Amino acid sequence: MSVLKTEKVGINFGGLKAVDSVDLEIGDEVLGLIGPNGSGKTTLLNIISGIYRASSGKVLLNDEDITSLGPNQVRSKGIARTFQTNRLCLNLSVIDNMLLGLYCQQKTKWWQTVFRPSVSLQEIHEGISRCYEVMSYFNPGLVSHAYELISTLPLIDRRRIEIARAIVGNPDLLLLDEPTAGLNTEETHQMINDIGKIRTQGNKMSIIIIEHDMSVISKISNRVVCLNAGKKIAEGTFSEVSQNEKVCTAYLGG
Ligand SMILES: Nc1ncnc2c1ncn2[C@@H]1O[C@H](COP(=O)(O)OP(=O)(O)OP(=O)(O)O)[C@@H](O)[C@H]1O
Repeated sequence: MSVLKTEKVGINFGGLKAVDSVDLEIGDEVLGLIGPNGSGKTTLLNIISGIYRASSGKVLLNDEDITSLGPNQVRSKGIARTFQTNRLCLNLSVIDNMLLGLYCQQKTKWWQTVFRPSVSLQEIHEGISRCYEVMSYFNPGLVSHAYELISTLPLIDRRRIEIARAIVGNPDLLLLDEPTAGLNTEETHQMINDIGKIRTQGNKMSIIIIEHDMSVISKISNRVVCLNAGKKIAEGTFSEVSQNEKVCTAYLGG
């Protein structure tokens, strides 16, 4: 059964069809989303995560139509994401940033926080335990930084924390937008290793990953979809897609 399906989904910005009638289906797997600059990859993730409303087509999560939901509602339904550029709160600690990942699932009402603080504290304690659980399998090195400010940490740890914050709420689908951007070769290797642990040691969430580094895509993805000028031009294993004529032309021009 598919976790996520897009049916002929599209969006226009003025005269530009940034995403043009894209059918996508993802099950229990890691899907690599590739394509040249400006091909519509991030825009497609923005539609799936409710940041942009599709001009046409549908987005279905576990067969439920989520096309018209906003980002918070989509997050509550079970889709979490990271962004190309850092969206962490730099002046908060690692733990505080990770707790934000549980915000959409918070059960305590505001009046309970005021009149029955023990209920609220209990939920915070459970949240902190969950953050430690995720850090421990995703990258145990993060545990020792739990109460440090994000602004004191190197780029690779900030990227790890963004991913850890996205998975702490145990989503059905995780969207990763260029998680290795700005990392050197050794750090990229470490990041591939960490991402690999999400499905082997954590919970079995489906993952869509956008990457320009084809070595990352080939190591992480079970299947690959290539976009060009907003359209899906190829789909298959990494080796099939990387040998596809339309894909080669899209990357090399012509
Ligand atoms: N809010 C917007 N308003 C107008 N045009 C937009 C908007 N968002 C994206 N675009 C345009 O849509 C097209 C697709 O952009 P998108 O960022 O999705 O590409 P991409 O494949 O993710 O590129 P990259 O690999 O460089 O990140 C581009 O031409 C971009 O300029």
